[in-house]
Amino acid sequence: MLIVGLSGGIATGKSTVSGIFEREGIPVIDADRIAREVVKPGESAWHAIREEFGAEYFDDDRGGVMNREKVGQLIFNNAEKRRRLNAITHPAVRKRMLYQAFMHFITGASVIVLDTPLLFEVGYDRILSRTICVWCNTDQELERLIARDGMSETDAKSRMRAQMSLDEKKKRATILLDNTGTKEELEAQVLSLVATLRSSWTPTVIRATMATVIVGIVSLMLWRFF
Ligand SMILES: Nc1ncnc2c1ncn2[C@@H]1O[C@H](COP(=O)(O)OP(=O)(O)OP(=O)(O)O)[C@@H](O)[C@H]1O
Repeated sequence: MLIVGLSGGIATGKSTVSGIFEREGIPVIDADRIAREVVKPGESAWHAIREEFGAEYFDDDRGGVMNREKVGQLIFNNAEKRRRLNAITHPAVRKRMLYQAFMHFITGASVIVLDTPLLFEVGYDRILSRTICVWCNTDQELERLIARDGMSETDAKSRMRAQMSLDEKKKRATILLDNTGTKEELEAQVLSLVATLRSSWTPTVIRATMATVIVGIVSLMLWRFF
């Protein structure tokens, strides 16, 4: 199974691209969605965060839901708290991503997309042979972020500055999707990429290698048994 990493800057179009992949029948593992799931009340990460940060970061009148905005404000200016939060959530997110990837593998998917804003920061690009960076110009990024989230220009700029630079991500990615044009132009690039990925031999080679290894192990066990 070919796992393709998908990343980019804030509001450069990752969700727009992953929506097109899903529509084309390519499964997407969404790290942001998983990160929200692992902190739901009752999950082990939820318990650990509550213990670490205190009950005041949870809305008990809403069933104990974590107040993401309050936690976000705390960790934005506090590197140690951010490190502690990541130490709790990252392993839980990784475990669930691996589980989803495994399920796609056994159900026969030949290509899947791993959509994670921290693809390069965490170093997944070192283990994935194909990585996508969706990019647009800084002015467009700012404009789209403000239009979508309704935040102030100052807040939008500080969120953008807190990320690895888009130029660095573009340098490290193996596939670039140019989102400086219209959404239709972006879609045309994604559709052409889908066709290329589907024609790749990599999943077939991986499956053939695994089948050979499994047949080899089973033969060896039978030979020893008899
Ligand atoms: N080519 C485009 N032209 C105009 N608007 C666009 C274009 N591509 C995406 N957008 C809009 O820009 C905003 C950000 O896009 P999107 O949500 O896909 O980005 P993202 O990278 O997933 O964001 P985040 O980093 O917050 O997860 C959305 O409102 C989307 O509709």
